[in-house]
This record gives sequence, C-alpha cells and structure tokens, in this order.
Amino acid sequence: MKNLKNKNIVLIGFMGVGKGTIARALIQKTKRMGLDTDDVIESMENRKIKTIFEQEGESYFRECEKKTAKWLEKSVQNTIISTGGGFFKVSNLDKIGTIIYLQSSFDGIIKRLKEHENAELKFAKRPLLSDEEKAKALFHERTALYEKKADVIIDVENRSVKEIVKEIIKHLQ
Ligand SMILES: Nc1ncnc2c1ncn2[C@@H]1O[C@H](COP(=O)(O)OP(=O)(O)O)[C@@H](O)[C@H]1O
Ligand SMILES: O=C(O)C1=C[C@@H](OP(=O)(O)O)[C@@H](O)[C@H](O)C1
Repeated sequence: MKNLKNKNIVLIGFMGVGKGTIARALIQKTKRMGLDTDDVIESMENRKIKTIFEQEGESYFRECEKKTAKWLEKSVQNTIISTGGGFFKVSNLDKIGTIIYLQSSFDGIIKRLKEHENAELKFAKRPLLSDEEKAKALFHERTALYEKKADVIIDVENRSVKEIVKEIIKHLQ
C-alpha cells in the first residue's frame, strides 16, 4: 500500500457510480481541496464534455484526459480528485495518488440515475450512456480493469454517502 499521507486521493469507477458526489463529501469531511477531471477538461477546452465528443470525437477527449493526468502528477498535491469513467486508462494513474475504486453493479448505477429528479440531464451529459446496451458492454469490459488499478475497492451499492465516506476515511488513516 502506498503512503496515504500527503498524497492525492483519486476516485475511479463507472459513469454515474458517485465519484463526484463522494469526492464532494470527502472534501467537506477532510478539508482537503478537490477537483474533477471532467471539470478541468471543460475549463481547458471552454466547452462541455458532450460538445467535445460531438465536435472532436472520443479520441480527442482521451488526449485531453492524458494532458490532465500529466498536469495532476506534476502539479497537484493533497487533493481529492474525482475522474471521468474512462480516465483510469491514463498511463500515469498510479503516480497521481492513492486510487479508490467505487464499485457497483450496472443495474444499481442505472436505477439510481433514473430515480434522480434530473434523470434526463444525467443521461444527456454522458454521451457513452446514450445507448444502454452499449454502456452495459462497456461496463463489463471495464470491471476487471478498474479492479486491477485500484489500491482500495469500496462497495457503494445501496449505501449512503455518509457510510461510504466513513469507510474511505478509515482506509486513509
Ligand atoms: N451513495 C449514494 N446514494 C445516493 N445517491 C447517490 C450516491 N452516490 C451518487 N448518487 C447520485 O447518483 C448520481 C450520479 O452521481 P455522480 O457523483 O454524478 O457520479 P459520477 O461522478 O461517478 O459520474 C447523482 O445524481 C448522485 O446524487
Ligand atoms: O466513462 C467514460 O468514458 C466517460 C465518463 C464521463 O464521466 P462520468 O464518469 O463522471 O460520467 C465523461 O468523462 C465522459 O463522458 C466519458
């Protein structure tokens, strides 16, 4: 296990599993700074992820992720970092910080997103969720890969944000 002190915490996992939500709760609890890789890319590009996919295609977006990963490794410390669902593929992920994989079943993720009051928006902003069958195949393709990259695996299905945060903090001490 890597030294958890003075390092970034990097949350990985499938789209909609709760990376952003858990990161925000962790930031409040630990008083660390936080950032989200999709937000960094949107600022860098001055356009939404959905627009980047539409105008430039997925491979361009993946290049933005690689650029962001290099910057994080070089310049960011003591920060809670939430990532886009495909960010875990960057080659320097393990050099950025301690990697926490938030795990849930595909159906658990979709059910939660559909129950949300802004469900339509939640799907519309994620281009790779527009076709549920394709998204399911992507989920199964990625599951073992997420596990391989993880320092810590946290089950988030049917658990409250509070419970999940408590378990993560236990691992960090
Ligand atoms: N543990 C949880 N309990 C209840 N709802 C959750 C939980 N984690 C995430 N959510 C909800 O699921 C949706 C997707 O979460 P989000 O943090 O945006 O996922 P990600 O950043 O992984 O794409 C949000 O509507 C959020 O409120
Ligand atoms: O899984 C993916 O490849 C992606 C996940 C998205 O982030 P969320 O995991 O926050 O939805 C976003 O980075 C982009 O749409 C691609």
